Amino acid sequence: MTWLITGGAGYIGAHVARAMTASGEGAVALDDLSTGLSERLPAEVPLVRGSVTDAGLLSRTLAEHRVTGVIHLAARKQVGESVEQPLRYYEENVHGLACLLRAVVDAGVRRFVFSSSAAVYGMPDVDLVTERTPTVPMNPYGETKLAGEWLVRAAGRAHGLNTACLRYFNVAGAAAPELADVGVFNIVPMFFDALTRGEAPRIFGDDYPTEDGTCVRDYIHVQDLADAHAAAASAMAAGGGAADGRDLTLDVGTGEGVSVREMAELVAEVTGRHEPAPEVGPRRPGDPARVVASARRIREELGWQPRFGVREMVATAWEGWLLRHPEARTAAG
Ligand SMILES: O=c1ccn([C@@H]2O[C@H](COP(=O)(O)OP(=O)(O)O[C@H]3O[C@H](CO)[C@@H](O)[C@H](O)[C@H]3O)[C@@H](O)[C@H]2O)c(=O)[nH]1
Repeated sequence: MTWLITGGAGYIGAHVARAMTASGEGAVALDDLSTGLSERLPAEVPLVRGSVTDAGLLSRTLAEHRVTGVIHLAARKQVGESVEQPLRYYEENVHGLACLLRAVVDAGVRRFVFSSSAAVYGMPDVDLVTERTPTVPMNPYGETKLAGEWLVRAAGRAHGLNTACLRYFNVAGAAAPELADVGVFNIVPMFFDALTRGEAPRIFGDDYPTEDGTCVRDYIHVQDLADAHAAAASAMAAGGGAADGRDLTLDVGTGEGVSVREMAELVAEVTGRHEPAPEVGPRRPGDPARVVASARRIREELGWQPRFGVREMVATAWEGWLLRHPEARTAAG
């Protein structure tokens, strides 16, 4: 099979491209390089530069590369930005998806994997989230992911596509330093950034109803997440190619909750930088206290389980950080 990976030059997309080729599948990446980096792609994965809204480019790419399945990751993903620019988020994440699905249906491609997010759950009121937990997104980013799932499933039912919606929990780490996330939008790179500047990492609130008062998340190594895509793809292929509109909606997490304070301690240990100590500031608006997956269904459906723990996530992310921020090496002693 050959899989088209949209957003394939992105942080997660490039890991998915590697995981797909490692599992023996053919892959081609489509990326507009607005945030992606072409050098992240393995040599055997060709890059088509362009947008999922370019119908001509899509139909040529699907035909020329004899694409038999699509993994759609190309999207905007910053919660705060989505609040400020909702139109842009709906255009890129929902309209972009509709354009891609149109091309996929027209080309007769039968398998579609959609990159969704735990953001579809908003502020879940349960200890462990399952796929049956109510989906109540609380920002435009999460809304576009939920609307995207609806669109994917509806297109699947109407046009006989086999679909999978993978709801990613908090992604961290890197399979290799050069594949690390270059954005400073999430806790691990934000803590690295503070320490590199000699500033205290900020803990956004310690008055949550959790064990140590700080927010708890389910962190998943990007390599494990990428392997989950390969497992979903092979499960879809093993369906015998019977295009029956079947959908697999799965949470991709580990089932382990890690608090912000625990993460701060781990970052200090891994980087060797215990000073300045983290400082507790006010809550960040919109942060749920606890979002942890049960991760039971994905084990049952795909036989997939995470291989890496949170320490490996921080350690591999730090290797990637040092590659791009050599000054941090001295700062960390
Ligand atoms: O400097 C920092 C950065 C973060 N946090 C806290 O760390 C936790 C994790 O924050 P962050 O890494 O920003 O992730 P989330 O806000 O949980 O959101 C991520 O995970 C979601 C899925 O669970 C995705 O939908 C989002 O796109 C993705 O950014 C939160 O409690 C934050 O309040 C701090 O205390 N200090």
